[in-house]
Amino acid sequence: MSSPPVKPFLIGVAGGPCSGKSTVCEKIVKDLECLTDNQANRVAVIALEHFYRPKSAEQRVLATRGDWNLDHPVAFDDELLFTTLQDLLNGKTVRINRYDVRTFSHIDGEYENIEPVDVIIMEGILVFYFPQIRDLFNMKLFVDTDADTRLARRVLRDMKLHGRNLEHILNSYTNYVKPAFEDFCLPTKKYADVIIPRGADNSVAVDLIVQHIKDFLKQNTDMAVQSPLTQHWSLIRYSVDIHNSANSGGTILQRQFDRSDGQLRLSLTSTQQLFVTRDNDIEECIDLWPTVISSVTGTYVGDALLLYYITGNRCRREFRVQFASSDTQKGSDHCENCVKYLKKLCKLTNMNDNETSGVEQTMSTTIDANSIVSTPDMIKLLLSQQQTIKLSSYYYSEPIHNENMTEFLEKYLIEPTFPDFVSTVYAMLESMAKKK
Ligand SMILES: Nc1ncnc2c1ncn2[C@@H]1O[C@H](COP(=O)(O)OP(=O)(O)O)[C@@H](O)[C@H]1O
Ligand SMILES: O=c1ccn([C@@H]2O[C@H](COP(=O)(O)O)[C@@H](O)[C@H]2O)c(=O)[nH]1
Repeated sequence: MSSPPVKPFLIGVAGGPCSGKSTVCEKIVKDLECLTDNQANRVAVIALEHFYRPKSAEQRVLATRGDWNLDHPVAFDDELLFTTLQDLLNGKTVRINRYDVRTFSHIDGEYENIEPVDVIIMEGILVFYFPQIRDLFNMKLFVDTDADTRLARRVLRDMKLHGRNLEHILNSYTNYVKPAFEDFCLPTKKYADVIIPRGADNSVAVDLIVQHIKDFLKQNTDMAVQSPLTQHWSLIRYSVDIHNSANSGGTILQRQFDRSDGQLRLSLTSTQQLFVTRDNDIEECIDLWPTVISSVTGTYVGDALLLYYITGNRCRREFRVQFASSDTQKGSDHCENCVKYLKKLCKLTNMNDNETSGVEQTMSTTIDANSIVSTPDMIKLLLSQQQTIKLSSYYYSEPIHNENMTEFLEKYLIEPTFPDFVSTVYAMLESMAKKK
């Protein structure tokens, strides 16, 4: 999954209700769509309405009657909005619960996932009201449309789209919408970098803004080309063992095991370095330059990848990563995609392949092959419980003794860890049982 290498550009679009904020945003995205390299895909628009605080049943009844203030700052969960924007700015995928204006509430179980993008446009009546949110924006736009036009549009919109009657609309407008606009929204106009009179009709203003975004995207693309970090994959797990000798039989000096909280990534740079990063911290960095190609080998299965290499002090370092799934692709698809790149730089075999291309052969150039067993053999040994084996070629490196075998299977393999491996074990078990 590729994602933006530099911080996204965050644009805020404020303005009174029905001033034309969403129409301006639509126009910006549409104009970007005309661009050759589909830059519109790199823009996400988020509406403030999804950040309403949940209402009680009683409050919803009042809102239905037009007797609840939906335009006051307290109606919004500004903390949630702040953390959501911060997460997006930090390159994280966010999940937004959809709000339905017709029912005055969020839709149960309906979420929109927003993946990291280059440009985020946040639109809503009060997006510049909260200082800490306001400070996040790189560019602030205020759509300025006169009150009569806004009211006329609101009447039409609320009657047609939201099924409201005129009395409801005018009641809420007089009691809440108009005063709140004057008290909380209009005073934020002064924070805007660009004021857009007449909204989307103002093609000069919209063109200028689109041009600004284009320039930003181009700069971003150029930086991505120059940037060493060119390919990224999200991980859900990372673990590493360091052995005291290049030989796989060495004892473990250090073990680190890490489940992701959504910030773990594998990055492959155009300078052929492989990084595991958490936030901005580097957990692992391997040079995959052609000159050192023979020193890195590995294997993969399903959504898991295991790489081995010898460190400068002749220690053997083996690390495993498990790829996260995204909305469109499973973890195993991401793993396959990553393997496609890595195979150009190091020796990788599919763990499910037959023994001749198995782990032991892959590793024979650098590591004593005698102490490594191929996966099928390992499973056979594991299941037949003939001897104590060391699962160093797989996920855990503890020697497994016969008496602990069942416990090991239950504890580690039955956990949905490395699903393909688990299913392989099950398949083996079944076929062995049938043979018996
Ligand atoms: N420039 C415009 N000319 C005519 N109608 C417009 C214009 N901009 C918006 N509208 C209409 O006004 C209503 C509210 O517009 P919208 O963009 O949703 O405003 P906001 O997001 O500020 O509430 C919609 O029905 C939209 O079609
Ligand atoms: O459930 C709801 C929530 C909000 N509103 C009204 O919407 C406008 C703000 O949305 P815009 O898209 O910026 O116009 C605000 O005036 C709320 O009163 C609603 O009617 N129902």
